[in-house]
Amino acid sequence: MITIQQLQKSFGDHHVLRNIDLEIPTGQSIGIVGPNGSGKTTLIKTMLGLVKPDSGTITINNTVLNGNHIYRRDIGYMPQQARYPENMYATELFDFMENLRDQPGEFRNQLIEEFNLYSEVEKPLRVLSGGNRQKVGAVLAMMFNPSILFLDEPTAGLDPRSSYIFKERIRNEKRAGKTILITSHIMSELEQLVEHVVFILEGKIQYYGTIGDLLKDNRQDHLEGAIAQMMEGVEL
Ligand SMILES: Nc1ncnc2c1ncn2[C@@H]1O[C@H](COP(=O)(O)OP(=O)(O)OP(=O)(O)O)[C@@H](O)[C@H]1O
Repeated sequence: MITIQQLQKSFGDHHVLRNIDLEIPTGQSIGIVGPNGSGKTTLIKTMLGLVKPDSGTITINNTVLNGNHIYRRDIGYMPQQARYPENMYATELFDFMENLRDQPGEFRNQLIEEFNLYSEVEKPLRVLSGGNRQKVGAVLAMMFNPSILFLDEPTAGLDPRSSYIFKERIRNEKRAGKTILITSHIMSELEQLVEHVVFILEGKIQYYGTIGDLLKDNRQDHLEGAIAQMMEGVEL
């Protein structure tokens, strides 16, 4: 269970998150949607302890976030744009993470096989294509079998086959009971992956509920139309 209460965050005089209250039950998969700059990544980063909120509390699996990062062992995070030690090979990076955690990545080889990354992991990270860098990020996020996944625009830059494989993987993680948060601007993709959405506009949660209810409320057949309508505040 993830519980967020009265979360506030400003960067200078830019109030990015405003009184965010959110309760995400264990095993729920949620799409976080909203316009560019609405605070989606900032919200994820506060849950990871990478951005310090100005006020409010976050509780993840009964741990109140207070600067101790041990709870993060159970979270797999795939950032929008991963920054790596560029001269390292991916395989060295995976070894490094295993040594740091003193834990073998139980899904490491399976993920490398699924993403067909065998030859790529033997190259320095700086020479990898954008899509292959994404796949390395996916391996890092999931290799330790965490119970929570934060995926920030995970399929951006993936070719159709890789994107399909990745979505299959996410569906498997869901079936395994993981709690999954995905930000994406591809609404059709979210329809395939999640039942619930959080819609953020100007740092406030405007909607949290099922996609089905959102479509009904907005008299739309697809998430894209419903979200576009909510962004505009007018019926399309
Ligand atoms: N470290 C920072 N310092 C200053 N401003 C920041 C910082 N991080 C984020 N912001 C600002 O906070 C706002 C929200 O950014 P955020 O990345 O959370 O948006 P987003 O909803 O994820 O956007 P996108 O859909 O474009 O990825 C933006 O205006 C951004 O410029």
